[in-house]
Amino acid sequence: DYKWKKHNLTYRIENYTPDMSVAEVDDSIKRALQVWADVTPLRFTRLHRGTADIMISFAVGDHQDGYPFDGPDGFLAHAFPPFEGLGGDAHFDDDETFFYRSPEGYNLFLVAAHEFGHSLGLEHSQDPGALMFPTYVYRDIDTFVLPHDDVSGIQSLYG
Ligand SMILES: CC(C)C[C@H](C(=O)NO)C(=O)N[C@@H](CC(=O)O)C(=O)NCc1ccccc1
Ligand SMILES: [Zn+2]
Repeated sequence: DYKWKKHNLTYRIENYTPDMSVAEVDDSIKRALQVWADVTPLRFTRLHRGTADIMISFAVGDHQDGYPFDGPDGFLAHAFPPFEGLGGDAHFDDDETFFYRSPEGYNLFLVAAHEFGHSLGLEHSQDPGALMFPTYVYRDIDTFVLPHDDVSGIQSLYG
């Protein structure tokens, strides 16, 4: 199991998408991390410079990590499991259009919450209701509650 050996983790938002305001991106990321903090002893602190455990960036096409993005649709984002260096980092495909609250397109909060599941060590789930199910499904973010399959998955790592 790849998992973090510490509970206090740092994150840094390295750049922004033109699709949303800075405040909307910051809030989406903060809330996506809080989804996991709510059910584990994990705590997330934001850094504005230097190297954080979870480095968050928007990129298009080949962005030098060996996993190039693929233009609109298809892959939306990827994140690396907890290991040194690239581990934990989450990259979002900026050839997608990300939204803050609208049900169309891809909701950044939902995509980020899924990616941070990977950043913390979770693989994909076969449960179609799980956040860690491989394909994106829109859910009302105002009433979003982490599905049980994801809660048991993360608590088996960090319970
Ligand atoms: C093999 C990986 C790199 C595919 C990649 C992914 O799972 N990233 O976490 C991804 O972008 N998957 C697409 C689906 C696909 O490519 O078929 C996706 O929607 N991922 C984001 C997602 C998935 C479920 C819930 C929320 C967000
Ligand atoms: Zn995934």
